[in-house]
Amino acid sequence: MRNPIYVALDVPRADQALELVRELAPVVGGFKVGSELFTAAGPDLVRAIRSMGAPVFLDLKFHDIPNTVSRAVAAAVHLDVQMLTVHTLGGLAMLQAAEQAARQTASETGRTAPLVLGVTVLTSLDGAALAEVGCDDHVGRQVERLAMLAVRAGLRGLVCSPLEVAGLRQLLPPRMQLVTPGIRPEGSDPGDQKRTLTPQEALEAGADWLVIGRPITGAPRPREAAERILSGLRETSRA
Ligand SMILES: O=c1ccn([C@@H]2O[C@H](COP(=O)(O)O)[C@@H](O)[C@H]2O)c(=O)[nH]1
Repeated sequence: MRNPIYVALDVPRADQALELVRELAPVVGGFKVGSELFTAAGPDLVRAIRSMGAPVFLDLKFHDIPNTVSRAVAAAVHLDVQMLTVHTLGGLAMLQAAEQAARQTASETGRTAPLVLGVTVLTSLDGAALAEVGCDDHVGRQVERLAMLAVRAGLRGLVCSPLEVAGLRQLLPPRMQLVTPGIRPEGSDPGDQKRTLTPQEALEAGADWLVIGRPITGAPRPREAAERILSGLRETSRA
């Protein structure tokens, strides 16, 4: 079984992040660098993780005019990241510009183009929160609508909650990779996440990659927590 776990390195300092990478690299599939860590430690931290041989998911959720987003994506390709995020709410032209910048910059630099993931509806939102910002309060419908926009734009992946994965699999072309945060092992604290499933449930529903932060990084022994999750996944995949 391919290791589907990306650990969210939501820590404030580079030394803490690199310590987690050293400890967890043998038991997870890659590492996600988000706004907190990137703002604190910047591109050097991404380069340091890549130099340790680990895949990086740069989760900065670009949402801006097409020109700005395409330039940000090109900069991310130069960092040699394997996945990055853009908000689908940025619109069709922005999504197309992001995908094109990823492919073009990768071909100019001789790299593999990173997977540009369209973030649909954040896993911290429920129907009521969507209505507050003027969107369809039916989460599944809103996710599907944004997912189809991402397909039209030529994207090859999406971020959604594990609850939407099974429905999206019926709808989307097989090329679309589904990346799911909102993963909570049985009994763990949901925190600010509203739409969650366990790691096993998410994989069974058809998720390709699981983003897991606090259930691993907030555990007293992060490596043991990651190993427990992975062995649960292996048992399910053998069953
Ligand atoms: O819809 C989304 C998009 C991104 N995230 C990010 O994933 C991790 C989840 O961390 P946990 O500690 O496991 O909750 C975090 O970095 C978010 O920024 C998300 O949760 N939902």
